[in-house]
Amino acid sequence: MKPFGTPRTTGAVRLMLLGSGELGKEVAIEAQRLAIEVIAVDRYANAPAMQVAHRSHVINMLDGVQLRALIAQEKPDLVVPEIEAIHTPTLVELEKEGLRVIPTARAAWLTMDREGIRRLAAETLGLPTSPYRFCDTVEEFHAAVTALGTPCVVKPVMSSSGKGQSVVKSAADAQAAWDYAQSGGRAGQGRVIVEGFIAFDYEITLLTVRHRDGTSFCDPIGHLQIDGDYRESWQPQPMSNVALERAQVIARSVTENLGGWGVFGVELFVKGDEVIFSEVSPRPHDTGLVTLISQDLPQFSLHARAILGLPIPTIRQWGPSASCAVLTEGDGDQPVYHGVADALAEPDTQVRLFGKPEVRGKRRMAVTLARDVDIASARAKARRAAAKIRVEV
Ligand SMILES: Nc1ncnc2c1ncn2[C@@H]1O[C@H](COP(=O)(O)OP(=O)(O)OP(=O)(O)O)[C@@H](O)[C@H]1O
Ligand SMILES: NCC(=O)N[C@@H]1O[C@H](COP(=O)([O-])[O-])[C@@H](O)[C@H]1O
Ligand SMILES: [Mg+2]
Repeated sequence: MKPFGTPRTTGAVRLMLLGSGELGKEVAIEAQRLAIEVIAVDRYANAPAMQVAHRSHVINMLDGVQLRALIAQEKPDLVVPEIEAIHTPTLVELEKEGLRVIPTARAAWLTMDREGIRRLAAETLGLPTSPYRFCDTVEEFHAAVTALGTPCVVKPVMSSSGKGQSVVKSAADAQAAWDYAQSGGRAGQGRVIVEGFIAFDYEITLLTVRHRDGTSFCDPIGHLQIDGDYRESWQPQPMSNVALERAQVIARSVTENLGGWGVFGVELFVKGDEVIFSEVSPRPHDTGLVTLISQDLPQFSLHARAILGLPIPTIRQWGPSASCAVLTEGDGDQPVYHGVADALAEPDTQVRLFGKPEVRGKRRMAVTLARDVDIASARAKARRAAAKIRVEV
């Protein structure tokens, strides 16, 4: 990496975020602290990371022509994908022409589509996963539900935060799950994955950092998901030594294959000592928001350090910590946050208000963070704080 220049001068190190939500906002803040010039891109104006960037652009990132034109115009030193819904084949081409994509264009390409990463993990790397089938038509879909049995989980191949995802509890739910997957994905209609349901004891995100000096693991993060979307996370999740070791072996295997530098959120299901790979984000993870209070170097600082080729000699965990997502539902612009003072009344509590400019339906708008003597108390404190915040739309 060239020496860090001054933003808005020719010597600046320029970082382009593709996706500018709450996770990108924290990455942008970390980059700003290192005098990196930050260019935030998303499909809508005034996205969270745009509010803390040097410049921003609104484009359709699923359009390869628009994406190529913007990268040619801005000439970033680093392109940092923040969401899945990007025209990643264009990133693969541009990487061949010398562009640096974080962690690699292939990682962004394989993980934008559930099929790419699932086939790599299960078929190439031989990692344990749920049984699965991919389907393009409603006939294939009904055959897959019959073959895998119920309950099973249906997801558009291109979606995140549970969009378009549902659990088929009995054959009677199948048609509704298909219809929801067709309307709820981030990139319109199309292919779905049907997965056998894993009755896990708990699930974790193992934040794995690939950096210039090797691979580091954060303490495991436990989390609670509702409708496929994260609601609470906590760290450290207690695990047996055997399960933790297996989790690290799986995380190392998949991140080594994807390559490059940066933070990866490796999602795993745990049942006894058995560990099952679910998916991986080649970027900071929503459940990793807890690290804003639980670690000296939160996942966002780790990502910034790793991608800029800086050392990560140690990661300190501060003890039982939790996060709780603040969701709102409605239809409106200029959301207003009430109750923030009440939310911060207890010691060892923090909030992040994302500043998203509009709400259409359900949207995550903020997160509360808490530390306490044990995980149960930290979770309860984060939930109490979240309950104090009301987002008016
Ligand atoms: N096969 C499965 N068996 C049991 N639970 C599952 C299965 N697949 C998904 N889930 C549950 O749904 C959650 C969301 O699934 P997944 O991570 O695949 O969706 P996503 O849309 O990619 O979410 P995100 O973008 O937030 O990671 C999981 O964390 C888990 O709680
Ligand atoms: N599970 C992935 C995830 O949490 N991604 C985060 O949510 C944003 C989209 O939010 P939006 O849907 O409210 O625009 C993304 O930009 C990213 O920060
Ligand atoms: Mg997930």
